[in-house]
Amino acid sequence: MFRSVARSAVGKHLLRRGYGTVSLPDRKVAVLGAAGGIGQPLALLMKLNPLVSQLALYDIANTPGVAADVSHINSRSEVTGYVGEDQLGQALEGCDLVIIPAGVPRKPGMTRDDLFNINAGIVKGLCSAIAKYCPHALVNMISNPVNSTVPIAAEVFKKAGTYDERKLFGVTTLDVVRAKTFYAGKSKANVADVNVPVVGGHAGITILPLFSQATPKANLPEDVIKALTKRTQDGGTEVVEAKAGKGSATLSMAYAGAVFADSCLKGLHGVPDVVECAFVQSTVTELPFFASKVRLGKNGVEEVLGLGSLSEYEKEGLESLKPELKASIEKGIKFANQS
Ligand SMILES: NC(=O)C1=CN([C@@H]2O[C@H](COP(=O)(O)OP(=O)(O)OC[C@H]3O[C@@H](n4cnc5c(N)ncnc54)[C@H](O)[C@@H]3O)[C@@H](O)[C@H]2O)C=CC1
Ligand SMILES: O=C([O-])CC(=O)C(=O)O
Repeated sequence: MFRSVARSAVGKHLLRRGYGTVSLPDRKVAVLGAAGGIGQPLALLMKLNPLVSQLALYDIANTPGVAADVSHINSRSEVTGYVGEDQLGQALEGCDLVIIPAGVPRKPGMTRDDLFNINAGIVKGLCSAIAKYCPHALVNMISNPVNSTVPIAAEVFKKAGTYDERKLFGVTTLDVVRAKTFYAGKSKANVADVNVPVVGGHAGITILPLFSQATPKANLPEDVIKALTKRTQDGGTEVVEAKAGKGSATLSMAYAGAVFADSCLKGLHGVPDVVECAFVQSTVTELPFFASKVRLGKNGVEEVLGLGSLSEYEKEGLESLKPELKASIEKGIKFANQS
């Protein structure tokens, strides 16, 4: 373990952030896979978050440089880097929130499910350590295929006797980020005012943006809605192809991951009415996990919100996504229980 401390002049509990003096609790956040394409910019963004007091950066290689670099930023948190499995326990001990962008990304021609063979084992190992060292932490799962890695995490936690369904999240915020950007482009709305729920899962047709509920209302024609839906579903592939073998979305994902983590921290802090879409244990459909809007609170998920009214096109999309999502969930559960 190595520690680089660059504390700002900011006091431990008091920060002045333009909106008055607020009292902030101590919160430890870990990023697992912190030296990766997502991990590095995500570490940067979490270092900028005033709700974080300790930032633990873990990877199997290259964490010392990332941690030393990020630690020089004059924001509140103390940054510590951890490298290799021997140091994973120390990275996790006392964590309130663990963010997992560890694992391999896609190359052109691959589906997210093609990552299963490598990433399932990585996620399983990391979640076993979470169960041991910080069983009460919120877990933000970024590693793909999210439709399977979240069920794997749930099974690992169940086996360890630590599972709390309110604390496990598949991060689908990038789908919402994309849907907002693409919708704003077509509707000419100010992107900062746009809201679009995205439900289902996080792969291809399992990503179901609900443009009928998008605000501000724009009354876009059906063919435009269909094109927006397809672009949102294929957003990850668009980036994979543009990067031409050099990985998948990292910067937009780090942004999305930081937005979602910030909402989780706000919920823990007792900020009211924090709502985000996320892939969670659910009874919204007959599937055991499903992405929909969730209200976040002091214990993680406070309420899983329903789907609201859907257009005919969205109803069809919902029925079409269920078999694939069900199979991906079952694949994850089976993997966790057989190995
Ligand atoms: N949920 C979402 O919306 C998105 C998910 N992803 C997924 O995020 C994952 C990471 O993507 P990138 O950062 O681009 O990949 P990357 O290859 O750049 O970084 C992954 C990092 O994980 C580390 N790692 C590997 N095994 C590990 C272990 N056992 N413990 C800790 N760290 C380990 C590697 O050393 C590497 O630094 C991929 O599975 C990708 O598909 C990517 C974009 C969006
Ligand atoms: O497409 C990928 O492989 C990475 C990802 O999940 C996304 O960008 O949504």
